[in-house]
Amino acid sequence: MNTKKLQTNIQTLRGSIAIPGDKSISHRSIMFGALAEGETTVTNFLPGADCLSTISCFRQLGVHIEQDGQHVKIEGKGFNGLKEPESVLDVGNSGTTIRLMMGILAGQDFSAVLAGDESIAKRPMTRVVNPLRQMGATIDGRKGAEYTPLAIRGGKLQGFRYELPVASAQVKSAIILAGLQAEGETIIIEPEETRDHTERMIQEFGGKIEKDGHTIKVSGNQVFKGTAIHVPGDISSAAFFMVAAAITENSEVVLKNVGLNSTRTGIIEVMKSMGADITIEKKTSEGEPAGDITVRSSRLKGTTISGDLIPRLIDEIPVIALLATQAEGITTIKDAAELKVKETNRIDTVANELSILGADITPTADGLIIKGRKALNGGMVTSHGDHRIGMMLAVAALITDGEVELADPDAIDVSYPQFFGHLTQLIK
Ligand SMILES: O=C(O)C1=C[C@@H](OP(=O)(O)O)[C@@H](O)[C@H](O)C1
Ligand SMILES: C=C(OP(=O)(O)O)C(=O)O
Repeated sequence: MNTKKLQTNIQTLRGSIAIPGDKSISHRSIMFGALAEGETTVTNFLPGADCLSTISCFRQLGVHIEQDGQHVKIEGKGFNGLKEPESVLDVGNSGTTIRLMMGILAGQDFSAVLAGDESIAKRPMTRVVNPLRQMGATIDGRKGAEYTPLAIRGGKLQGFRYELPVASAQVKSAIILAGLQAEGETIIIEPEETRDHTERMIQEFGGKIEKDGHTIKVSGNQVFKGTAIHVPGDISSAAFFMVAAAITENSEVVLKNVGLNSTRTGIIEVMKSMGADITIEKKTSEGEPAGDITVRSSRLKGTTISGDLIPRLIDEIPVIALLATQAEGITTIKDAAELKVKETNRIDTVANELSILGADITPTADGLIIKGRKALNGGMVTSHGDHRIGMMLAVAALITDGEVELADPDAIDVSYPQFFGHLTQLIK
């Protein structure tokens, strides 16, 4: 396996980075572009491996897509223009791709098989399969369709009312995408608010969706019109440099054009409550809100992270755990059992890898307990094939006393291919 010697013993980070496009919004721009009629152009698209998997799935469904780095042009086919794929749709490492594709394929009158890598094969799918079956789709797979490969035969769907058992934007979005192809109205109730990029994008494509508190209503038989989408920077990617600036000395980092949708900004609230020096300059824009985030070296204290905050920072928890190792006192993260079903079991991988570097961190059934402040040491660590674990460890290495070698650093390409280049650019 490939390994990489990480840059360690770094005093200071300074400078400014244009954060690459948001992964969640990039996936959705391709999906809605394909389902709309006419041309859609996407700028600041994230050319990470996950979003490229979404593009290749739609090409297999007969959609013409031109992609050149961050620019994408999609010739939309409408809901009725997709064709049966000739081979297995490969979602790679991407949970968002497989779960949202299921919602789309549920309404299509043909058969398709979806599969991905080893990590995808371990992630739960009945959370999407069950509601789609209730709507009328036929789905089969290993262990009652809990695991890939999944075979789906779409058909006539019926709108329904569904209370989500887990707070998941992927499950919500899959049902919305099926609801857009169903007879009548689909009503979805979320236990907690999750990222609302699907809902916003429906409106950008000229469609209708209603939201009242945690209740979402959507009807079938809508026609979407191709449009121009500009993807803001991904706050989940910015998070690594926010933490890096806070835990190093004499640092000041400006992260440009970062998405500030309030369903995603939990990390800003948590860092501020821990005492981090953060300033936000909002930019007025149509569509998704965005702005520049400046973070400086900070004196930090522990905190508790739980409840409805969790879905608003779920992917940032690995790097927040690192931040907590540098905060005075105890940080408790709870209500975050969803971490166990990400690319890896992130409760275990975060606790194991940070322990190797000398952190005082204990995994619990639904989170982590971290005691700070603890100086970190060098060691041999691994991403476990999980991009967010790899980037968190590269940020941890900045403050270790001793060498850190990271196994499987290439996993980072899933969401942030320019990560190491940007890190090197900031190191002074
Ligand atoms: O809808 C999305 O784009 C995502 C939703 C979240 O997953 P869940 O829906 O499983 O919580 C998140 O962890 C993932 O990175 C992206
Ligand atoms: C969980 C993630 O993505 P996905 O579910 O799309 O694989 C992530 O990016 O951290």
